[in-house]
Amino acid sequence: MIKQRVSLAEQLAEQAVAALKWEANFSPKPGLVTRNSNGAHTDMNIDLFMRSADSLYETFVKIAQAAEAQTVSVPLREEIGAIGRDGERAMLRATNGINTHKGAIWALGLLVAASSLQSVPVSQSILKTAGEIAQLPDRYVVNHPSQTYGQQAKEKYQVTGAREEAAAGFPNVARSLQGLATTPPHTNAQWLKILCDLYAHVDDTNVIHRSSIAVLRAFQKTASKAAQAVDIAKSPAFQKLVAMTMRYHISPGGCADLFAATYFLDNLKINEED
Ligand SMILES: CC(C)(COP(=O)(O)OP(=O)(O)OC[C@H]1O[C@@H](n2cnc3c(N)ncnc32)[C@H](O[C@H]2O[C@H](COP(=O)(O)OP(=O)(O)OP(=O)(O)O)[C@@H](O)[C@H]2O)[C@@H]1O)[C@@H](O)C(=O)NCCC(=O)NCCS
Ligand SMILES: Nc1ncnc2[nH]cnc12
Repeated sequence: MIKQRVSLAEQLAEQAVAALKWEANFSPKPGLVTRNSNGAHTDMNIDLFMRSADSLYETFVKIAQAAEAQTVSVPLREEIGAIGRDGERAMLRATNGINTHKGAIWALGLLVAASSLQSVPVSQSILKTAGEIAQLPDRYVVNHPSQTYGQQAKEKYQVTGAREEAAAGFPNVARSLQGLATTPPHTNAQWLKILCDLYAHVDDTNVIHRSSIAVLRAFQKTASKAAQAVDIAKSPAFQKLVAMTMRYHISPGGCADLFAATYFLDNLKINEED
C-alpha cells in the first residue's frame, strides 16, 4: 500500500487541533469547560469545543501553508490575519455564534505560522518568531480602541491582553514550558500546577470583563497559593478558586488558550518524511 505523505502544514494543523481538544478535555479547570463540567458557562459544553476545534483545521493548514519557508514580513502578517479572521467566522458557524476559540485562533495561529516558517521544533525560537509576527501592523484590522472586551479592559486598567502577550513572545507560555522542564508525557498533577501558575500570572481580560480588576487580582493571588500546594486539587486554595468562578461567573479563557499553546509546543513533532 502506498503511504500518503503528510505535509508540514497538515502535521501542524493536526497538532494544533489536538492541543485545543486536549485543553478542553483537561479536568479540573475552575471556571472553564471540561469533559466533566461546563464551569461558569451556560452556553458552552465539551461537544461545542470539539466541534469548534475541528472547524479550525483548515484555518491552521492555510496559516501554515502561507508561512512555509517565508520570512517575517508585513504581507505575511496581513495574510495570516485575513486567514485568522476567516477562521473566526468558521468557528462561529460551527458553534452557532458562540465565541469558543477567538483567542486560541490568535495564539495558536501565530505559533503554527512560526513553526511552519522555521520548520524546526524548537520552542524558544518559535515563541520569538511568533512575537515578531504579532508585533507587525495589519492594515486590515478594524481598530476601534474600545471595540473588544480586551481593548476596553486594557484602556481602563493598562493590563497585558492577548495582543501584548503575543507581541512579547508569549512570556507566560515560555514560563509554563520551563515549569514542565522534563520531556513529555507529563502527569495531570504537573499540568494542573501549570494551569494554576497561568491563572496566577495572566491578566485575563475575560475575567476583567465579567467581573472587575479587583476580582482578577484576588483570583490571581488565590491561584498562586493553589499552585504551591502539595496536592493542588484537594487544597483549600483550589476549592476557593472554584467557588470564585461560580460566584463571579468568571471564565479564564485567555489562560485556557495559553495552556493549549503550551501543550502544542511541549508535544510538537515535525516529521520530514512520513
Ligand atoms: C488580537 C486579538 C486576540 C484580539 O484581541 P482583543 O484583546 O482586542 O480582543 P478580545 O475580543 O477581547 O479577545 C481576546 C481573546 O484572547 C483571549 N485572552 C484574554 N486575555 C488574554 C491574555 N491576557 N493573554 C492571552 N489571551 C487572552 C480570550 O480568548 C478566550 O476566551 C474566549 C471565550 O471567552 P468568554 O468570556 O467565554 O466569551 P465571550 O463571548 O468573549 O464573552 P461573554 O460575553 O460570554 O462574557 C475565547 O475566544 C477564548 O479563546 C479573549 O477573548 C485577535 O483576536 C485578532 O486581532 N484577531 C484578528 C485576526 C488575526 O490577526 N489573526 C492572526 C493570527 S491567526
Ligand atoms: N475550556 C474552555 N472553557 C471556556 N472558555 C475557553 N476558551 C478556550 N478554552 C476554553
